[in-house]
Amino acid sequence: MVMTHWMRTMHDAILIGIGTALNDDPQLNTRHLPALPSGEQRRLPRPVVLDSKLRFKPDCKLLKNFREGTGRRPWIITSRGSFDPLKHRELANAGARVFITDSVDGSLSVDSILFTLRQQGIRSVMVEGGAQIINSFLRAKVAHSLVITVAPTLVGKEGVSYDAEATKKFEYLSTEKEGRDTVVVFTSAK
Ligand SMILES: NC(=O)C1=CN([C@@H]2O[C@H](COP(=O)(O)OP(=O)(O)OC[C@H]3O[C@@H](n4cnc5c(N)ncnc54)[C@H](O)[C@@H]3O)[C@@H](O)[C@H]2O)C=CC1
Ligand SMILES: Nc1nc(O)c(N)c(N[C@@H]2O[C@H](COP(=O)(O)O)[C@@H](O)[C@H]2O)n1
Repeated sequence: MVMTHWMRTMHDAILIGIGTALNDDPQLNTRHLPALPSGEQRRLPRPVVLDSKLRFKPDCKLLKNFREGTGRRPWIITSRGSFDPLKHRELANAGARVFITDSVDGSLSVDSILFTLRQQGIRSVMVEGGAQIINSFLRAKVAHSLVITVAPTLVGKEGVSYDAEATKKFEYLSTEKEGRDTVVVFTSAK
């Protein structure tokens, strides 16, 4: 988890799906890292949640941290097709900034998401999960590297499965042990 927090400091935005936001209520900050001297701040990434139907909770930790001044304003990306003005107002009042993009077959278009983020000055994105979001980004072939942490936990069908075709462009780079976990890195060959 500490390595994940280091990786967060290296990106402009950390992106998750609404499944992860609702199940885990994550904070997407760098709180596990050692404090810097004399109150200096680490680079805090922008939290971004893909939420086609605006199911994000106004009382979640991301919004609480923002209201209390300890986190950046979360951005929610939602679908033009199922946009609900009431839910939008509720989330905006709670502190979220909502962006509307196109959908393809019921999922937000990865190209539209990246275009929206780039327009806002975001140059690097860490896609943290969950399984559906990771699969969408792999299928869209937009990732430059793939970092897989293998923890000694048996999760069965809950693990991330993926299309072999979607990962063809990756080449193996390295394997490192981090405590009980093993971190395997692949980079884009093209
Ligand atoms: N161990 C780890 O490192 C991590 C584990 N997780 C786990 O993953 C689980 C959640 O995973 P999932 O259920 O797969 O949900 P998810 O977090 O991947 O979100 C999927 C939802 O996002 C929305 N969505 C909008 N645009 C989409 C697009 N282009 N592609 C796919 N979905 C899109 C849809 O409503 C979809 O149901 C959580 O229980 C969490 O614990 C999540 C992050 C990291
Ligand atoms: N244990 C663990 N190790 C990793 O390397 C991970 N990427 C995760 N994943 C997710 O981290 C989220 C929690 O984030 P916060 O610490 O609250 O910011 C949560 O979504 C985990 O599933 N976990």
